[in-house]
Amino acid sequence: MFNILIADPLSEDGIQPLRAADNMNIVVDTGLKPEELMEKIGKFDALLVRSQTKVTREIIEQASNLKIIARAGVGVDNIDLEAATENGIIVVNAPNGNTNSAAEHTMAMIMSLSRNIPQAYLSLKEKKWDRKKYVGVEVKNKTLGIVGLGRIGAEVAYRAKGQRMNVIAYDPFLTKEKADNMGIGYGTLDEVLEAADFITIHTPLLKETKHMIDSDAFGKMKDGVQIVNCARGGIIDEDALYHAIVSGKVAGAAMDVFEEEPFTDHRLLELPEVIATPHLGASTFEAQETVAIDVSHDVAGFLNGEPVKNPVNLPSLPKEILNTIEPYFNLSEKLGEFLIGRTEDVAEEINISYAGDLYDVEVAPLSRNAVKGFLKRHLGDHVNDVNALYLAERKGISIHENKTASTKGFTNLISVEVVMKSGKRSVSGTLLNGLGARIVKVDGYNVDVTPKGHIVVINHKDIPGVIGKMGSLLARHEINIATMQVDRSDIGGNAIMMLTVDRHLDEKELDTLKELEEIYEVTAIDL
Ligand SMILES: NC(=O)c1ccc[n+]([C@@H]2O[C@H](COP(=O)([O-])OP(=O)(O)OC[C@H]3O[C@@H](n4cnc5c(N)ncnc54)[C@H](O)[C@@H]3O)[C@@H](O)[C@H]2O)c1
Ligand SMILES: O=C(O)CC[C@@H](O)C(=O)O
Repeated sequence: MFNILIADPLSEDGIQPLRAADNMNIVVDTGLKPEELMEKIGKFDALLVRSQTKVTREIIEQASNLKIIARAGVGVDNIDLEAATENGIIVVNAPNGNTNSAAEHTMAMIMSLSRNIPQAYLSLKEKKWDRKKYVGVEVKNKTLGIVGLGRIGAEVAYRAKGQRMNVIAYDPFLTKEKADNMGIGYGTLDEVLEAADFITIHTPLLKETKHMIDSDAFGKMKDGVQIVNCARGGIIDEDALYHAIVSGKVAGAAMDVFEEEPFTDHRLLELPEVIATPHLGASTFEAQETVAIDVSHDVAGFLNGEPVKNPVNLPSLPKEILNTIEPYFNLSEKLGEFLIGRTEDVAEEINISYAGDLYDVEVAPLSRNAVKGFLKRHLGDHVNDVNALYLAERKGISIHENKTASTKGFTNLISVEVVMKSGKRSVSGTLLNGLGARIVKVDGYNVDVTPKGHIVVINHKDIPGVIGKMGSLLARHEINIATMQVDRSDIGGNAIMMLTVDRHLDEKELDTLKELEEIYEVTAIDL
């Protein structure tokens, strides 16, 4: 018998696949405090949650029998994925089941904002018949800016078009062709922020998206803009939002998600311009049934030895494959991570080549790892070895792998190239015997850098004095250079400088480097 713990309220109809299996003992015990869950978790083989239960490292480390954690929904930010993976526990989610509900909730928020429906309702409940105060605006012919055009963002776009809104979106994987096919406009983040009358956010909460909508972003928006967040708390900086409303810049905000949940006692809730729901985006009978069915199938199947449909992480690989390729895992992922940092346009193709010792090795897991490294900056931690290629395909990126026995001067070499409309970028790395991983080529230039920490790549003209100017500028910002590499195409031609520095460089510091006339391009990459 397998012991299954359902720790958040799930649809009873949705868990029928689990009840139908004859080897599952199901315990529904919701609202447990962390210490209670920690005490009980030891005897369970599977844990099913929504967003309330925080599955922390402390809990996972007490879960000596746990084999699978299922998240009945999309966001897995309430689960410590690293701890689950380290402990060989697979995490699954239900990425598609609540898309419609979240998109419908977003539209309800937009309509409520535009017509002041919650405020007018509250006033009427207080027995006031105020028809002047709650005059709204039509959404027809207004511009809706969508930040994050994934599953939910795209559904919102289609619905907004039905309301005759003009839609413009930004997503790092959105191409002009795709936007044209959907009948919407596309632009950079700034262009979307500048053009929109209403803005709705549909990205995951990642390092990249945390406080993406801050005071700078509000400054770029139209006066009187209205903003909706049904994605994740923390993408909008709540303090910045408060000030933007009080200053009159933002006319209204609709929030379903918050930096700290439950969110019941916050100055934003005091503002009449703010309407809010308690994380209800996925709370429909249909969505709850579908997500519960999806995760129940995965849990029952997995415990009975079948593959899962929606893995978020992946426990260990078979030992024989692992032993040969494990040393290259980190390198391949770092090459992908490095490359996305230099990919300034939409990626269309990724080519991964292996040379030397890697010629007769099973390299598919390394390619998945490289693609994972490339995608995770924008797609977050739910990209893993299993779904990386699928997600790349969904984003319209084709992946090619090739091998050559020739050593190309290194006993082993992994090269990753990205092809964009505007050109190509590439990076190669090797494992040096006894010295660990090295990046040895960037766009064909020879370098020698450990793929770790803060790297600054500078494309510049090969003339005397550039290195000195760069050193002085960094010193002015109190940035210590740890290592420096330079290579060039020919004397006086194009050159590359690779620095490792002791801390992250922010946008303003990068801009001061870009101001030097000998510099063509500067990118800072944190690995
Ligand atoms: N309120 C709710 O109850 C509820 C319900 C479901 C989902 N969600 C949340 O909604 C969000 C979207 O879910 P989804 O299923 O559409 O996810 P998705 O993965 O299909 O789409 C997310 C999109 O965001 C894009 N993105 C990543 N970084 C970006 C950036 N810096 N700028 C612009 N776009 C960026 C990605 O490329 C991707 O296309 C998630 O945060 C999810 O957790 C909330
Ligand atoms: O479980 C819920 O109701 C929230 C789900 C939602 O935030 C998600 O990310 O899927």
